[in-house]
Amino acid sequence: MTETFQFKLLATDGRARRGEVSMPRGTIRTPAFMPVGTVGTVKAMYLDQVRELGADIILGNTYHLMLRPGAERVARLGGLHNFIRWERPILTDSGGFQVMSLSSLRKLNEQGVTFKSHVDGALYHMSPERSIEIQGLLDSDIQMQLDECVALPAEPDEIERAMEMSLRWAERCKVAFGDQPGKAMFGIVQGGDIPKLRERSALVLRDLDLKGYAVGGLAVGEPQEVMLDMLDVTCPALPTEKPRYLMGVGTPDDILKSVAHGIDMFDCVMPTRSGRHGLAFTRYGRINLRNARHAEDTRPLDEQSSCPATRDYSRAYLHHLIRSNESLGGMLLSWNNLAYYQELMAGIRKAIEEGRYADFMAETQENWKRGDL
Ligand SMILES: Nc1nc2c(CCNCC3CCCCC3)c3[nH]c(NCCc4ccccc4)nc3cc2c(=O)[nH]1
Repeated sequence: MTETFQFKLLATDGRARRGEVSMPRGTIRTPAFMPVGTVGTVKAMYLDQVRELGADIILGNTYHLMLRPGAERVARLGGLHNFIRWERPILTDSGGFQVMSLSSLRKLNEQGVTFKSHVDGALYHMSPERSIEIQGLLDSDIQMQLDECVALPAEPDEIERAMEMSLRWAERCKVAFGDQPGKAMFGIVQGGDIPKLRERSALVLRDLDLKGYAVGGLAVGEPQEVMLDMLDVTCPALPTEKPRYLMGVGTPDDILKSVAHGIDMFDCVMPTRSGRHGLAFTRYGRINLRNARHAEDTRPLDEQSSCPATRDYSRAYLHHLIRSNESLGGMLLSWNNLAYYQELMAGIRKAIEEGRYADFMAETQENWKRGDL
């Protein structure tokens, strides 16, 4: 806990880093997985549970909250932490990525993005300055610049246009953010799957001397090895003494490999969203509880787990709940999946501390192959 935002590197193992982000609202142990608290709650989870599982920080949802209940209303109600009763750090995305994927996008130009709300069809304009203002009204601890993320594959000149505009928006967001001790604004590296654009984006953002850096424009349809190749180019161009956040990533395998490529922070809807659809992540790989073969399997997902959802409920019952579309099914599998992700992160952190990350990776991937027993 500190009055300012500080990142400390505690250990490294190859390019894997074990660190700690200290902020007034709490300390974040890295590598960290940040559960997504969509519209003020991690879907189907109580935030006390999310904390008990080991989460030091969660994501808020700028796009949803600005549409409903509205950023000014959240501010009048005392900010997002009071609203959702989470007193530790919250990271908010700038909203640009979700505008692209959720709303009937009207237009995107130098001034920002104009879109129709998917809630009530009203028109909104979000400039870099307004995005930072909204994240400030939410009292967010780590705020992301507004950026333009291009889905892959894409034309090189399209990727370059979006990357250069995102750099100009980074500068505007830095000015709008000003000096807020104890809070941070992260820049977002763009550049698609083009190494020289990635390098330029990282180097220009580095000169802005921001508190942390996200790697964006990935996990947008490219193969995993392209994503990892872009990390090979981007991470070395970023300052070692600042945290690196790979946006929207990912599966346990993505996370394991991205840590080895120098990433410190992750967020993904995967564990909660796929949990609601019946997919369980376990130490031995994925298990799709919708599958009929679980209908009479009395074993729990993993009897050695400390998580009640994983240890105490039979696969038969989970199968029944998911097939019956009972909300308890999604709750238990979201719980299991978040527990597994946090257990994986704890294992990653320990392995780096002990200088045995390569072995940890190999044995973890070996166990996943045992798969759906
Ligand atoms: N600014 C910005 N955000 C990005 C995001 C959103 C990160 N999660 C925000 C979070 C806020 C709260 C609500 C939820 C989202 C990404 N997500 C992905 N892939 C997801 C790939 C994926 C994985 C599993 C399921 C669906 C999609 N690539 C991303 C790239 C960018 C980017 O360049 N710029």
